[in-house]
Amino acid sequence: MAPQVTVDSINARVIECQYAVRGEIVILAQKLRQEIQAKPEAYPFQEILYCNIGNPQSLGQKSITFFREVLALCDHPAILAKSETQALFSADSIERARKILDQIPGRATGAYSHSQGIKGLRDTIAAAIEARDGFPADPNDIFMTDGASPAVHMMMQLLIRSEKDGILCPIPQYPLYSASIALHGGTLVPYYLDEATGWGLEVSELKKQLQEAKSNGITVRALVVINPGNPTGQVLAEENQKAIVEFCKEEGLVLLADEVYQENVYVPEKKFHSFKKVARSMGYGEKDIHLVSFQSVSKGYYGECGKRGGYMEVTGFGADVREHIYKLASVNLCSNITGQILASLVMSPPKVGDKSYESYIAERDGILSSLARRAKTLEDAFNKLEGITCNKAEGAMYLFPRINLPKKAIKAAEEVKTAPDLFYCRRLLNETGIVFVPGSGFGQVPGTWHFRCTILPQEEKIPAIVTRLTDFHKRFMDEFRD
Ligand SMILES: Cc1ncc(COP(=O)(O)O)c(CN[C@@H]2CONC2=O)c1O
Repeated sequence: MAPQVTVDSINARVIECQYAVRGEIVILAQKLRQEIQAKPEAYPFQEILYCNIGNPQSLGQKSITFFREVLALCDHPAILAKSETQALFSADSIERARKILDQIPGRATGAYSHSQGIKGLRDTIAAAIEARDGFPADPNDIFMTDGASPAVHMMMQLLIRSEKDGILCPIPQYPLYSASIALHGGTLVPYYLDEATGWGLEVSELKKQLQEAKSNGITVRALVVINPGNPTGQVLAEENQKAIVEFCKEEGLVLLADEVYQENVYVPEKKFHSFKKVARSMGYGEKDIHLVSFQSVSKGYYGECGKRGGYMEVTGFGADVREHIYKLASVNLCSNITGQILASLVMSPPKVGDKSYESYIAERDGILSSLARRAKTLEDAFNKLEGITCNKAEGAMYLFPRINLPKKAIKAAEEVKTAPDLFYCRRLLNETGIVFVPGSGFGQVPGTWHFRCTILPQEEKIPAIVTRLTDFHKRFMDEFRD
């Protein structure tokens, strides 16, 4: 029999799905890295500078000591019985590990847990949400997942019945959303963030897109908001959030609040407010709005992407719907226990007076202040380049500069059947080793071109990135200037 599985015979939705963060430009970078290793003398640079993915620890960021001590002790409880442990681990790490192990059936991190996650850890997370927001949180509303990604997939799986169901998504958006909507056979209904107002989210734009979708026979089920924004880095003003909550309530839309960057706010004039807090402060409770809030251990100051931890807080759904969400979670049995423990730790870190508090705060603030400096340095560098404008990164981990490409460059891109921003990023990669993701991978106003750069390379590497980029950009513009 000839091979039966061909591209023509696999699920068309898989073919339609795109995920640029690890797409073409990154695959090229990996090939280039191998070529450099094989023939270093053939290249003007020896190192690929990955600025494509929000993966802090792959670029040298250290993990948080207290979190790792607790994880180590939980994963190998025999250490707790050893006399030397007292000298190697802080007293509060030992105490926290013992408390967590007592919450795990069989005190075994190798066992399956409840499909929503270990109850005691959900108690901790719910208490932390209450302390953060000042409003009650129910541990039974928490579904712990292997990062925020599977939680997003679960909600898309629940809400999308056919291509007639639409999900309102920001443009530019983090392509998990467009990919998940495609995989589940739904329709992405775009709403454009306004670059001129620092990526503002106007409710008038939401209403316009909702009406247009309805006129095309699309039933819009939910609204995705990413706050702080990826790739755009804006932090929503509380008044804006109130208008968004009102819109979702009025239109009966599920509010999918992606808050994985809630700890990443760099500007003093902005503060993170959860959509749960905003909705409750407006007097809207369980019966008024469907709200799902996503959190992850991959971002913040912890950057524990590889540990795959996170949760969604699911509120406002009836018990009958909740049963089906639980059933979806149970199909995957449970999320990994390390990720669950870590999710409870990032939501409930050392407090004032705890033995580890001083060292924890020093690590946390050291990372966040460095991220803020890197964001500013790169933003300033981009704004000095000919034809490039870059909004401030108020939060998150990215900058998303706009590049006004000369017509000659756009023509050259068309001649090689490449999107102009990918053309620029490919030339940048081949000439400098710097990996940006083209704006096409996130969506942008037609006719505008952007690229996304993370603020994650360690501070000592930033000057080299700025120098290589600046020199390249000048050569590129000299070659293609109209
Ligand atoms: C807005 C947003 N939501 C969810 C996720 C998924 O996170 P986890 O599944 O790891 O919890 C990411 C990851 N950020 C991607 C990954 O790195 N760069 C990005 O843009 C994200 O940026």
